[in-house]
Amino acid sequence: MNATFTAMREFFSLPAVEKKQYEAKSASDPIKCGNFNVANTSNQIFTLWRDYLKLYVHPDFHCPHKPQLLREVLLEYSQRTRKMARKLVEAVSDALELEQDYVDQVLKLDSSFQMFAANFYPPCPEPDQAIGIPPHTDPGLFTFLIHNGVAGLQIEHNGHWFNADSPQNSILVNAADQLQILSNGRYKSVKHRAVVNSEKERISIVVANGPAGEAVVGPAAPLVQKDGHPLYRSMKYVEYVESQLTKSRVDGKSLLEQQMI
Ligand SMILES: O=C(O)CCC(=O)C(=O)O
Ligand SMILES: [Fe+2]
Repeated sequence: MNATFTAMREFFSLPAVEKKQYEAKSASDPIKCGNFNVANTSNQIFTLWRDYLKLYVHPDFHCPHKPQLLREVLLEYSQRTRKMARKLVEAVSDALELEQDYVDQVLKLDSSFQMFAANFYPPCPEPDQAIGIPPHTDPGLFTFLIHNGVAGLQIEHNGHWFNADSPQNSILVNAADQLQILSNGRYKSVKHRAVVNSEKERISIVVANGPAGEAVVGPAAPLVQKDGHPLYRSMKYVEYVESQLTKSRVDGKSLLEQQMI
């Protein structure tokens, strides 16, 4: 984890011209970085205070050439987190009383789509006027989040925002959209946001562990049988990710809400 932070810090301190080559050109670029100033999530406009780097790291591994140690560090970090995600999926299948390899096969986990994101939030002179990341849920099954010891993540529960100050050197696991869909609503995708502060820079590193891009994700058939009906529409995961990146809200509804039947 430390090596990952070091590599990311180095990346964010590269001269702007070096980073410019990775600037987002389209939502589905496998490597993209940028800094948003304003985001419009249909009914609210936010001033964003964040630099980010987003990479697709599995099944194909993409990574900037610089800094030099980034490639090696990220390969290891993504491999290890993928293993962890798979263990969690096994535990979930067990808890949902699904056949042992049901989820693995339906979601084609050998070619799971994994995204790596690093967020860099510099100190903000007016933290009340800006936000790091506006409220959202993540795509995928499980998101793993680590940070550099500076608080900022908040989680929504019953309409209130709570600080989620996970200890440094620990991995915070959030349930994500496809887990909610697959479990026919038994697991809830966690709504969260990141706030900024005026004193310290914050770095968070996020890995979104998903099904395969080609997997069609809907509520698991045995659960639908139990419940009598599916609560969500099925959709190819790659299409879900791309729609979330481009046009995530329609009539103020998140993509997950739009999938509800
Ligand atoms: O910086 C954080 O704590 C949250 C980041 C996040 O939610 C994301 O990258 O999806
Ligand atoms: Fe997130």
